[in-house]
Amino acid sequence: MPLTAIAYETEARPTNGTQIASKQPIASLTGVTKRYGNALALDRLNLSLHPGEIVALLGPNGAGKSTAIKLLLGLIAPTSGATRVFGSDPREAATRNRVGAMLQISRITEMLKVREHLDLFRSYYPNPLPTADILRIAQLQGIEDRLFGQLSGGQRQRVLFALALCGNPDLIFLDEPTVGMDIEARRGLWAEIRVLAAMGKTVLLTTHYLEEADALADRIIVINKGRVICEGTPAEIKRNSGGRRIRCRTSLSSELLRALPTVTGVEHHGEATIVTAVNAEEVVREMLLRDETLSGLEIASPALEDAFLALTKA
Ligand SMILES: Nc1ncnc2c1ncn2[C@@H]1O[C@H](COP(=O)(O)OP(=O)(O)OP(=O)(O)O)[C@@H](O)[C@H]1O
Repeated sequence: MPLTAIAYETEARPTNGTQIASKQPIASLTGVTKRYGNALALDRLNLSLHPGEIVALLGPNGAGKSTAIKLLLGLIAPTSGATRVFGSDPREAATRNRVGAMLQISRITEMLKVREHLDLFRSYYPNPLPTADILRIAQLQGIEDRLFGQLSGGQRQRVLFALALCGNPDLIFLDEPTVGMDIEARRGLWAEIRVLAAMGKTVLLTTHYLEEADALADRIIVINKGRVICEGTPAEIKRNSGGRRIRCRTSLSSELLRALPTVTGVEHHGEATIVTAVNAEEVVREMLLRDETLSGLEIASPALEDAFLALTKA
């Protein structure tokens, strides 16, 4: 069966965070180590996915993201540790019928029309999603009778996305789904992924676009060198990675600013001083008490990109 032809029948589920937290995971890696020869790809990794959530797996090149997805798809076996999907081994046929995947390595023939590809993939499953629904969710109306080989890069990505939905899966893996797409096409696919979540499906996506994780994910798992280094909502990840930035003009010395509670960094850019602090409000209060001339005050949350770089630079 092609890699993308893995899927399942669904029922609506809540996406509320509290309800997610109280549910049993539907997929998990527990203490999983994966070695390729001497290369350690995953190092005692723990990861779990709960019903109805969109989870983004972030990490630099070689962090182990694709390896984690391949393990959850049952395409490779762990060196040690446990992999469970819907309570079973991911290689079992019944489990594979409940999962859909869009992988970087997906290849399909250029000589079939979009509709023919969908018909073929739908035929692999006992309860496929109706073709009209797939065309609507993946925004393929109008190009369903074109040959795959005649489509643009962005349209091809949407067809591969559509193929992952054919079996009406409850759990969907998207490995770099928007790679190579321009920002408008990327935003289009984000909207389509949100439709899936609204239908109650669980989505695990890997991405290098931090904006994508920020825009889409209920939860982000950052991995580096095969280990989870941080996990939380996009807001939590930004908050926990060194705090917010205070930009102002001040006569206070760097030494004094560094000594204020929760300050994690002080930089100077021309006339501006940038103070990074976990508790920005407290630091601003202290600064105003000490410097009557303080002006040009701005407080900003760090971009996810800053948080990511801070977390993975070690
Ligand atoms: N088939 C393989 N044989 C040998 N080493 C491998 C194999 N697949 C992956 N690796 C190694 O395992 C580590 C994790 O690779 P993996 O592809 O899971 O990372 P990734 O986070 O998906 O990276 P990228 O963002 O570049 O796609 C890397 O060091 C990689 O070189």
